[in-house]
Amino acid sequence: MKRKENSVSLLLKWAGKDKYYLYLSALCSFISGLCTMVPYYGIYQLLTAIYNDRCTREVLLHNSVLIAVAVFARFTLFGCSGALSHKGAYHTLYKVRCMIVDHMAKVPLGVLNEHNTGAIKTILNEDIEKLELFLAHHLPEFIYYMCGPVAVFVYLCTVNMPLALISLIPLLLALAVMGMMFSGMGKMMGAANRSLVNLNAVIIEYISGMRLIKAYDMGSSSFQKYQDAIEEENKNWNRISRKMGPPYSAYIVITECGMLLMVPVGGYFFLHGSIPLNVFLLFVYVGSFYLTELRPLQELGSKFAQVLHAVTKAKEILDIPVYEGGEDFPENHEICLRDVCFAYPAKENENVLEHCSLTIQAGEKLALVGKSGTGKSTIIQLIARFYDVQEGSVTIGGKNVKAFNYEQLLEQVSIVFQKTFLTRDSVLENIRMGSEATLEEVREAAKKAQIDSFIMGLPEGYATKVGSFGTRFSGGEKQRIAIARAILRNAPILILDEATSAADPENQVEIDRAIRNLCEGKTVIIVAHRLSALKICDRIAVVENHGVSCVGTHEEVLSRNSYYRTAWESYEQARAMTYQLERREQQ
Ligand SMILES: Nc1ncnc2c1ncn2[C@@H]1O[C@H](COP(=O)(O)OP(=O)(O)OP(=O)(O)O)[C@@H](O)[C@H]1O
Repeated sequence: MKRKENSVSLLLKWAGKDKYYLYLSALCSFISGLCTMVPYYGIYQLLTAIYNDRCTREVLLHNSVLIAVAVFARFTLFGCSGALSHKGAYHTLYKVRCMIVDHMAKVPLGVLNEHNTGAIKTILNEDIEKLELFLAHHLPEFIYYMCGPVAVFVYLCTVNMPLALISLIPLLLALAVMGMMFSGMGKMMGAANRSLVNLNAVIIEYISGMRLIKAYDMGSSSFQKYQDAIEEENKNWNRISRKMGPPYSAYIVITECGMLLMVPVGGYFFLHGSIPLNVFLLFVYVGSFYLTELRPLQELGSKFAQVLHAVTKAKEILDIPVYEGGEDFPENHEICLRDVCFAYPAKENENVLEHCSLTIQAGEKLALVGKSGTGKSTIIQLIARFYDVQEGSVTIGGKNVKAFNYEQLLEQVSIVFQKTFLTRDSVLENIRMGSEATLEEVREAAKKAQIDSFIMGLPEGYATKVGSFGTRFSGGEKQRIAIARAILRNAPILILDEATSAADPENQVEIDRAIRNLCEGKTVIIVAHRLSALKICDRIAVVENHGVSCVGTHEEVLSRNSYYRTAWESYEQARAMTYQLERREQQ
């Protein structure tokens, strides 16, 4: 119950000032619900007048007007309540979505990586949409459907207390049935929601991996995965329907059965002279049916469970702690990993790095080399504070990265990832990435990144929309756009997770030239997947056995580290072979 209260108050807190629309809507619903009672009151007054032989034209007119006004007020107020609740709900929805997206921008990337994309999409889309249903529909309807019967019951109590209490018996039975219906629902709802999240994840994987699926002719097997997810989701909702079906029908039948109680019991009271005819008729017609108004509450109850789940999920994201720490970024950019131990949250017991130490001098260009999976990308993620180390420290300019203002840290450390992501925007905006840079400044950066002439050759130059055209950019072109972004950003520390995919030689020459321009005057860490990238580096660090095993100049590492020696020899042999082939082709 506490959780339910907390979720509702949390939702109202998120609504901010818009909660006043919701309050107003609730007030309109409340008054509209009260109006439900007025026609019954009018009918009773008429019955009493008829019974006492005092039914004049004035009495008839008076009660008819009263009923007409009440019915009109009831529907008008219910309409107003709906309009206000929708306004409040859509504003709140907008705020919650912005809050989540804003929060996601501030939380460490690594923590977000631990959530699957499908789960985040479900929260932002389906779950938050449920909040709209709750605020715009369920909340006012709940008040409305509760108020009417409660008001009628109070009125019936003023007419005849014992009969009014007896009229509640079907409700008690219906509540018992409803209790049965909801027992164990939490678990079932949890499973149903998990299957929905899984279905979303499979759909995202299916769509984003479409090219791969076609290339490997995996259509049927990946469709099987999709079908399994749909079947699982279907099975869960069927299970819920099977559990809820019988008690739901029983609930409806019981609330409709008031007459079976009111006619004999009221008749008994009437025959024994305990109540007059008008009271008997009132209870037969009103006492028998007013509880049916509570029927929609059952449906609201089951939807409410989904809303609580949605609030919990939205809160889960909003509760991811953002990095705090207000210290300014230092002038000195020496980077130091000291005795670092680190394991990813998903594999807490498997240390990727163990007592790893490494120093990168300010202005130095250092390459990280090593076998695949040894932890090179992990090291750069720790420097950019995508994750926090479990032991030891990462410092820049002698200060722990945890002390810095996180946004400043991200501003000062530029990262060029292996895979370039282009947004559905113009090429200009894709290089600007939200900065105020002018077209000239963007072009200057693009020239250094060796991509300006290519962009100028596009149908609309820098204004060309990436969107569908984006898929036509080659890997090398995309990479040079990413380099132009980083050049424009001009951060003093540069991390380059070099692309593994080999570009064609011409493209590679341009990329190398672009990288050289990008690295000028900066502290650079390159995750070197190709040893040719070492040309621009001052020192090399070999990552193996959960740490950095050897650091030094190319010659030093070559003489001291066997992995590097073997890798270099293979690289030299491959180069010699390429050279020979090229010469043969020329001859
Ligand atoms: N988010 C993650 N959760 C759990 N384990 C991870 C995560 N990211 C990487 N790992 C694991 O950590 C280890 C180091 O990965 P990392 O990406 O740092 O290696 P790498 O040296 O950069 O590899 P490559 O050269 O292939 O890019 C690997 O065993 C990898 O499977």
